[in-house]
Amino acid sequence: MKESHKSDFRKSCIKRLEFSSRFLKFYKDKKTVEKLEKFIELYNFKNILLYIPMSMEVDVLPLINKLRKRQINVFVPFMYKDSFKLVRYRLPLQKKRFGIREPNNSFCIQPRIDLAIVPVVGMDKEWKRIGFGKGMYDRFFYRLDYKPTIVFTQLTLCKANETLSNKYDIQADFVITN
Ligand SMILES: Nc1nc2c(c(=O)[nH]1)N(C=O)[C@@H](CNc1ccc(C(=O)N[C@@H](CCC(=O)O)C(=O)O)cc1)CN2
Ligand SMILES: Nc1ncnc2c1ncn2[C@@H]1O[C@H](COP(=O)(O)OP(=O)(O)OP(=O)(O)O)[C@@H](O)[C@H]1O
Repeated sequence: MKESHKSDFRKSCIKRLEFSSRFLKFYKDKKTVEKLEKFIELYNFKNILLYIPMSMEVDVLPLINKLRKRQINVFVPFMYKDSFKLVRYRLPLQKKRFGIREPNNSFCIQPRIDLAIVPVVGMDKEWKRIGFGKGMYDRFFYRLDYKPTIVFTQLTLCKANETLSNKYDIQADFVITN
């Protein structure tokens, strides 16, 4: 029952985000990125997990470039088996599974991040993440032996007023949208 609710909600969020990404995308990206940047400055985060955006996600590439100029370490997911590991953001990017772009593999030890900025498809009543349904972010955080600050970001707030999440789903400390 709950799982089918969750997948219906996921589908409706994806539709909304696809629609939303067709109008004023540039403006929404800019506003959200400004907020993310202020938040990072305020708390002085130095090691940040970001992501290489898909079209319906907030375009954080300008933010990544700014942070790198300020000596802030930016990492992005590098899909590995049922989850991902962290690699430093660097060019070139290669198109991988699900059309996601990633830097080349890196064999450095896994860094300790203090902030994770996570794209979401939706959120439920408890501010828990609904993603594309592969559980990759869930597994990544479950396997970490510390807890970084977690910020969810999306182009248009898509929040359910009921509980749809299960025990693995990650929860936001902050939500930044526009
Ligand atoms: N930018 C970004 N990177 C990420 C994620 C993400 O959500 N966003 N991930 C989060 O786990 C991981 C990749 N996992 C993913 C799992 C499934 C789909 C997926 O089902 N994609 C749809 C297409 C979406 C679209 O319409 O563009 C598909 O393939 O049908 C995407 C990413 C790691 N990197
Ligand atoms: N830590 C974990 N260990 C084992 N299975 C897990 C773990 N986290 C999530 N899963 C499983 O992964 C599957 C997908 O999870 P879920 O539907 O919550 O994905 P999602 O959060 O929407 O997507 P994603 O994290 O990929 O963007 C579920 O069957 C869930 O039980």
